[in-house]
Amino acid sequence: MSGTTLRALWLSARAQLAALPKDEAERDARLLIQAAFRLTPAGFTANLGRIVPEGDPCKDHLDWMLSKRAQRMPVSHILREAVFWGRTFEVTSATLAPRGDTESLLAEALSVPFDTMLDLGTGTGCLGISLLAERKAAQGIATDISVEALAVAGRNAIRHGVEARLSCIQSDWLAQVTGTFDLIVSNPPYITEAAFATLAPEVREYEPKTALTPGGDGLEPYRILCAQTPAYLVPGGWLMVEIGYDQGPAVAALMEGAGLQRVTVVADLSGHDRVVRGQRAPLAL
Ligand SMILES: C[S@@+](CC[C@H](N)C(=O)[O-])C[C@H]1O[C@@H](n2cnc3c(N)ncnc32)[C@H](O)[C@@H]1O
Repeated sequence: MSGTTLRALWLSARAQLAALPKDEAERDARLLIQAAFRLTPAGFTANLGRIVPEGDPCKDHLDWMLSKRAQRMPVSHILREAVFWGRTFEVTSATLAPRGDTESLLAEALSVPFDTMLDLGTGTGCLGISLLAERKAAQGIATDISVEALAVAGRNAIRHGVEARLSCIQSDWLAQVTGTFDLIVSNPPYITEAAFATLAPEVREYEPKTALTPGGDGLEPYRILCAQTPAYLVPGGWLMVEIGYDQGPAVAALMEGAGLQRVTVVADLSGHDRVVRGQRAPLAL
């Protein structure tokens, strides 16, 4: 039987991705082989000597995935999934792939008590779903302007068993939202129009522009959220948003201007400003 080894396929895959930065080519070649042959990371190493027969459908699948990656499609869009806070979320061309950076916002949100939460601009639902998965008694609403993204969030809610506690509604920010919440989170589009043009092809060409940039100075969603969300917070409730590394002072000023208290800019693990949080004044006793 003719064939090749998995090790030879791996070397060939790295060569096919040679136009990518070297560390990305090595990482992604391995990830795609693991996905094509359904191997765990440990299984990958253990199977390097395995013979892959000519015509193996897993090899055909790998070839397809490598051709997409060589065209700069991100791995999350090829695999149609990405991991966020230890859970796997479906990703499509209608959604931003969940980012490790956004785990900083989730960590901040999990540091306050809440029974009700609102996730504005939910995308895959990674924030709202993770919040409800971590707080079994909580319930909430996830919104997006994109119905296609909401469909993905709905499927992810089922996948993670929170669908009975999460309502997914189409809304232009708060336009269709009613009620008050202990916690409001949002990772809105915040990249400036100028910076959008400089993004890597993986992001600029494959992820939805409406998920990445609101145009202009990138701050318009924060102006809307800071002006409107205080009326949707219970006394003592928190608004927490993800920001770009240089937007902390501007977003903090917007929160303070909207009357929120204890406004703080929080850095991520790399030391970059990543989250701004502010609290509606608690009821006076
Ligand atoms: C940066 S993505 C964040 C997605 C997800 N929350 C996450 O953290 O991965 C921004 C999301 O906001 C949504 N969005 C953009 N404009 C919106 C608007 N006017 N009203 C509601 N959602 C909006 C986009 O469709 C996108 O899903």
